[in-house]
Amino acid sequence: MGPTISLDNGLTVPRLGFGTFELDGEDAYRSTRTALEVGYRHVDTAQGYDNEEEVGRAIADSEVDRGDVWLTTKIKPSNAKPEDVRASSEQSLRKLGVEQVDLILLHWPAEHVAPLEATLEAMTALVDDGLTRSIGVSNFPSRLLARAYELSPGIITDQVEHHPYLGVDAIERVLEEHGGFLTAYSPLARGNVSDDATLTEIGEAHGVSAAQVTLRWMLQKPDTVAIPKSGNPDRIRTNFAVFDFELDDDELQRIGELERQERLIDPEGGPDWD
Ligand SMILES: NC(=O)C1=CN([C@@H]2O[C@H](COP(=O)(O)OP(=O)(O)OC[C@H]3O[C@@H](n4cnc5c(N)ncnc54)[C@H](OP(=O)(O)O)[C@@H]3O)[C@@H](O)[C@H]2O)C=CC1
Ligand SMILES: O=C(O)C(=O)[C@@H](O)[C@H](O)C(=O)CO
Repeated sequence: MGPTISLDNGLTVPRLGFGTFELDGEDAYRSTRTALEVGYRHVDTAQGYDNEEEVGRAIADSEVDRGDVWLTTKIKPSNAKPEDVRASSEQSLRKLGVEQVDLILLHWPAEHVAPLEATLEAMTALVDDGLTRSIGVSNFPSRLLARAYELSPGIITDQVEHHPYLGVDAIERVLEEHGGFLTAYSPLARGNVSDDATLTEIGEAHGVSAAQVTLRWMLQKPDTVAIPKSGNPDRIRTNFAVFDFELDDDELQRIGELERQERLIDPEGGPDWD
């Protein structure tokens, strides 16, 4: 399972999860099975990934108990109206073949679809009714996250893009203030970290890859979860092999200096970032 975050509400979240965006059909099934075999105990999917059935089947067919896997899905922005929050979450559970997930996120801000207050209220009811153990948001800039916390103190995380080239300090501050944690998506900058001379050089000193250095750096940050994706069995395995080396202060500083506010995921009509 690797390191975890223990929350005040009693939940324990594995800090290295498996991302499944762009894993379709049998690829999603096979890759999720591999991830569970090599030790991941946290899987991230979404209504929009169209792979909930395969991810759920992979968990059910694996040797791992459902109760030992942290399972996250995300509500599509188009399902942000209260009645759609409920209906689409029920559909997600059916597709995943589970009675409850661990975390449901609102995938993107969706105030063009429904007021934030109404969406969050409907999501909180999902916890009250046992469909999910917790709720959170995704792609919320710091000011919107602060407003979301005013409306719904039960939020446990904001899942946002974060890697060595993109810092998210303002979001981290809001999360810290409210006892939440950051979930870093695209932690490998969609594979770009592999071409990085600094990360490669640091990796050589430890006998690991630039991707492993990046994931180790994430784990040495406070209260950060990372969810790298791979469809390649070797990379699925090596991305999880990051618990038996440690970066020193000088290496951490060199990685910190790579920050250049480079955002890879910025769809048209997306949020105004910090
Ligand atoms: N909430 C949101 O809006 C978003 C959430 N996410 C979540 O975060 C997850 C991860 O983000 P994602 O955008 O997929 O990007 P990642 O940073 O995880 O990178 C994935 C890419 O890197 C490649 N890769 C994986 N491991 C290695 C390695 N060791 N060396 C070199 N290349 C590697 C993969 O290729 P290959 O498969 O061939 O290994 C793939 O092309 C998603 O799968 C999804 O679950 C992502 C984007 C937005
Ligand atoms: O992976 C996700 O969760 C996303 O939201 C992506 O679809 C993201 O929006 C993207 O890749 C846009 O190009």
